[in-house]
Amino acid sequence: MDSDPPFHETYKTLFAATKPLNNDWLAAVTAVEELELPSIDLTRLSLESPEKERCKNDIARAANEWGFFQVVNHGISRDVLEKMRDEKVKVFKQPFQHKCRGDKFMNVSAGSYRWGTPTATCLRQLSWSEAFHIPMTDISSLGDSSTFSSPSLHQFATKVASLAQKLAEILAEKSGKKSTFFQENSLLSTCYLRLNRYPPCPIPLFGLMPHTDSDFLTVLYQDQVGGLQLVKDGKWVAVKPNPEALFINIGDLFQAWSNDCYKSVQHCAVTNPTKERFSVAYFLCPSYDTVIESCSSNKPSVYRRFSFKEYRQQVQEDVQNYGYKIGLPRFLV
Ligand SMILES: O=C(O)CCC(=O)C(=O)O
Ligand SMILES: [Fe+2]
Repeated sequence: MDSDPPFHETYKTLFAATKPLNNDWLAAVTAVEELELPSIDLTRLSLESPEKERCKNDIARAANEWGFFQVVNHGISRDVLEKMRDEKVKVFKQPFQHKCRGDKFMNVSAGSYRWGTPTATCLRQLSWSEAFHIPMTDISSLGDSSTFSSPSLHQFATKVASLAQKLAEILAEKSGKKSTFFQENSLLSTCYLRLNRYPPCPIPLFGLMPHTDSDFLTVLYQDQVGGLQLVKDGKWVAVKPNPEALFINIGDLFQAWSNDCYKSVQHCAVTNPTKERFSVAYFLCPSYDTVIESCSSNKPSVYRRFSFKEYRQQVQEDVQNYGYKIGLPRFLV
């Protein structure tokens, strides 16, 4: 189909050079147990205490024990989610050449469309997916686009942004610091949405390579196909999909700010042999100048102070030099 990126053609030498079914790493990503993530009903937040406090405690516990959880009754209606999904399908169905021309095509910044892994030297380094990376500041300028019906995108982005903010504040409060830090330091121009599409893939591959998110907190909406996996107690597990829920994960910056109380865990997406899969992630990020330091006064800091700008630069440098992100271990005291 001419909307699919030319994966086979571009990576044919990698396919020829690898016998994927014999590789241990593929066995590890395909034969994993499926688990249901802790599920938190957010209607409890509008009840009186003690139920409201119990709900906040459940959120903090999940962020500490799992780094990942799902929320239901999150306030984003099925209608908003379905419209968002319809738009994603429509935009990914455009011819590949149009998607590459991203800026003219959708009124979003040049380079917002990405696919595959240009630096991959073997199949295990390849991400079998395509994505639009859309800064929140571009979302309001999508209005003129005929392809991306902006009201749905805008509606989804606004609601998901306020949910992310609310959860960040609860987590800050529960780490012992009733804080406006996230309100003051989260900046629309650095927050972004990523629309992901994972085309069917004849052999099991990563749709998205294992990684941690370099933000405060991520909100993920995924369809019913499944493919999200994460590390729990040192083992890869598959996440049971739930299209009614939004999935929340802690990013590196929150782990550092909470002095390792909340966990930014490795996760990845794996492909499906017959079905395409869609997801959309919202990344809550601070301004580049924001300094991240431990909020805890009674325990020595695990990480040294660093700015978000410094963190991003270090990640980019490591990816360039070593082919992968090192992340927080770089900033240990
Ligand atoms: O699509 C997924 O399930 C994971 C997406 C993700 O981890 C990301 O976009 O950072
Ligand atoms: Fe991620």
